[in-house]
Amino acid sequence: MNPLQKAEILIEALPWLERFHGATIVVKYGGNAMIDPSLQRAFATDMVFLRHVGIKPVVVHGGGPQISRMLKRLGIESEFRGGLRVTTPETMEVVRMVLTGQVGRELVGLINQHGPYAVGLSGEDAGLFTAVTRGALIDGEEVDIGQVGDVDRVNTSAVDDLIAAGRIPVIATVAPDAGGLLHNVNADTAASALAVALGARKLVVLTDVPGLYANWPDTSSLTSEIDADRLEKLLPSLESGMVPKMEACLRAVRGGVPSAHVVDGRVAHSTLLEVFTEEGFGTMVVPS
Ligand SMILES: Nc1ncnc2c1ncn2[C@@H]1O[C@H](COP(=O)(O)OP(=O)(O)O)[C@@H](O)[C@H]1O
Ligand SMILES: CC(=O)N[C@@H](CCC(=O)OP(=O)(O)O)C(=O)O
Repeated sequence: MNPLQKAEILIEALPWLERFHGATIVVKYGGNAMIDPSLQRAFATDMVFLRHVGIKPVVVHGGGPQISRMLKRLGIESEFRGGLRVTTPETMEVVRMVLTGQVGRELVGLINQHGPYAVGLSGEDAGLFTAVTRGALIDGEEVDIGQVGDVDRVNTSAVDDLIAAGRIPVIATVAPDAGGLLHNVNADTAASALAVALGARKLVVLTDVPGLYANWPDTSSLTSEIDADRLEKLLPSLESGMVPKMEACLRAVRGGVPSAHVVDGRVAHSTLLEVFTEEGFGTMVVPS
């Protein structure tokens, strides 16, 4: 690349730098997108890049596959209903251990190779999330799946403090209910609630598919943009992990976040591609 081309690429980013300067962007990093160390390093670089151009990234991470692997090592079966893990008290211990003690720590470490930016938190810290027990919706009926929570309340004070100090919060999604009983909150659900509570300008969800397929698994049905009303109609036909993910995007835009994006986290620097290019990347959900 000659110097002029390089300058052109930098200048191309200017309108987006102007548009998003000072904005909070919540990035949900799914466990399925954490497939290799080089991609994880690229993700960490993107977060540091955003921070240095005056955007305030907040990371909410998943870790479903990592939890399932640890459960398997311990001889415990994983069971999902409606895209949510059936969570017994024994499973809950493993969920907390893997998310806060393993996946979160690794991301914090990768980001902090660039400087003292990332601070790990969970929904338990400073009252960040208060959970309320939820079931899974199976054929229109709510089914009990144990200690699984929805986010009832968000107290953003700890996250606000970190952002104000120039840090990058990295958040694991376990949360107590009002009585202190720990719940397993799907990371898409938690990212959405946090994006709404922070008044984020975007929610970006990194996963292991190019976006939402309106007619899964027909890969010609990749949706580049969908509005909230259409998505609400489509929700009952969705399967597995896409159920909480698209429900999260819907809640985010209904809660005032201008756009929510599902992007392919297997593509290096997908967050930057989403934020800094005209055509965007993946599926964009917008208000109706
Ligand atoms: N309509 C759909 N469009 C895209 N992916 C879908 C759809 N329905 C089900 N899926 C599945 O959802 C998965 C993503 O959800 P999930 O496994 O929970 O990922 P993550 O760990 O990123 O949250 C995809 O890998 C795909 O197999
Ligand atoms: C209730 C529920 O399903 N919780 C998830 C939490 C982790 C998560 O959401 O991870 P991904 O984003 O990688 O799927 C779980 O136990 O797998």
